[in-house]
Amino acid sequence: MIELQPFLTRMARTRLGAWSPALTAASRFRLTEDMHGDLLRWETALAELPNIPVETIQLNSAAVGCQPAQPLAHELAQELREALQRLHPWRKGPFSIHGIDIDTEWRSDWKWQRLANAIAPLDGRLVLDVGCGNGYHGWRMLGAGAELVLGIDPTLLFVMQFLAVNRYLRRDDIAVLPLATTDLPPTLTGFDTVFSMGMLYHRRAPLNHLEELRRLLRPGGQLVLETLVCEGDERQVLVPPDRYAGMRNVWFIPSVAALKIWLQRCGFVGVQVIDISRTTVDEQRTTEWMCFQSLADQLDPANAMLTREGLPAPTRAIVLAERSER
Ligand SMILES: Nc1ncnc2c1ncn2[C@@H]1O[C@H](C[S@+](CC[C@H]([NH3+])C(=O)[O-])CC(=O)[O-])[C@@H](O)[C@H]1O
Repeated sequence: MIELQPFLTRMARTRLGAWSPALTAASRFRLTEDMHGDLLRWETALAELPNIPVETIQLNSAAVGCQPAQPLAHELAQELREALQRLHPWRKGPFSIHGIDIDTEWRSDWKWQRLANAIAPLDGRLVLDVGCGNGYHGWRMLGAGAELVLGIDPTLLFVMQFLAVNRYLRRDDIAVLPLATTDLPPTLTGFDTVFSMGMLYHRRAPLNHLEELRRLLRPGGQLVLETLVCEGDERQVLVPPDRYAGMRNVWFIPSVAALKIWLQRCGFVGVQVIDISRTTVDEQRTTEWMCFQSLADQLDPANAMLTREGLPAPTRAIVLAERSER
């Protein structure tokens, strides 16, 4: 079963402590309520991870992970690789666990590089990462000095991948809880930094999501928002008529100018765009650890500037903003 206690005990010692029991209850409810058909298989994969003493852990290199004191014997390395492969598809990373390099669908380290030097330093901060996937960026946040990182993601497989990595890194100052933003206690607040990356366009009511994020921050706290954007002025918002790059659940893709207005309307100040990048097929691609289709399969074969549906190909912006003091 998923062990939540070490993190929640640690959280109980911070100013967020009052919400620790409610988060425990919400996570347990989700785990029993949503008993995923594959959960048993994933738990078996976790249980089959071999015991290997850790010599060093790496949080500040592109590949998050750990190294053993000596290179693993061939059979042990094979055992580890096979247990990790049972948690396929690995979307966010890369990770390197005792010499096994998990080459994930996304080079999530590229996104981290784009924002790491622009955000308010994370030293001593209480951080929330909503829609955190398997927690890759959370590890980088700890590496950057965060005091505590709470990641939430309702996709149980990603929670299991986090637990596989933490089986070796053994930290109690980071967690990925199996929660959606709507499962969070409505009074929860006080984070110094909240990350919402790759989430906004999946929400049918994006302004409600921005309101949620504002509420979760302490006054003056920083939002780090990463989302798909379209070209155009403040009146431009793309609403895909059906799928977008193969995804059924993409609802609103604002222009950067419209996004700034959304943020201001939702009580954020100091809105600052720190990056705009087109997502390339080098950043998101099929690998041995994610063998399904990826971005290249969703672009127009005759024009890489368009998706298969004839919409502008994915471009993402990273925006910083502060919760106003009101
Ligand atoms: N209501 C919800 N509440 C919380 N999480 C959700 C919800 N709905 C979906 N998710 C989760 O949000 C994540 C979106 S991926 C971004 C990962 C990471 N942040 C990244 O920036 O690489 C998108 C992308 O691939 O960019 C998935 O893990 C979902 O399970």
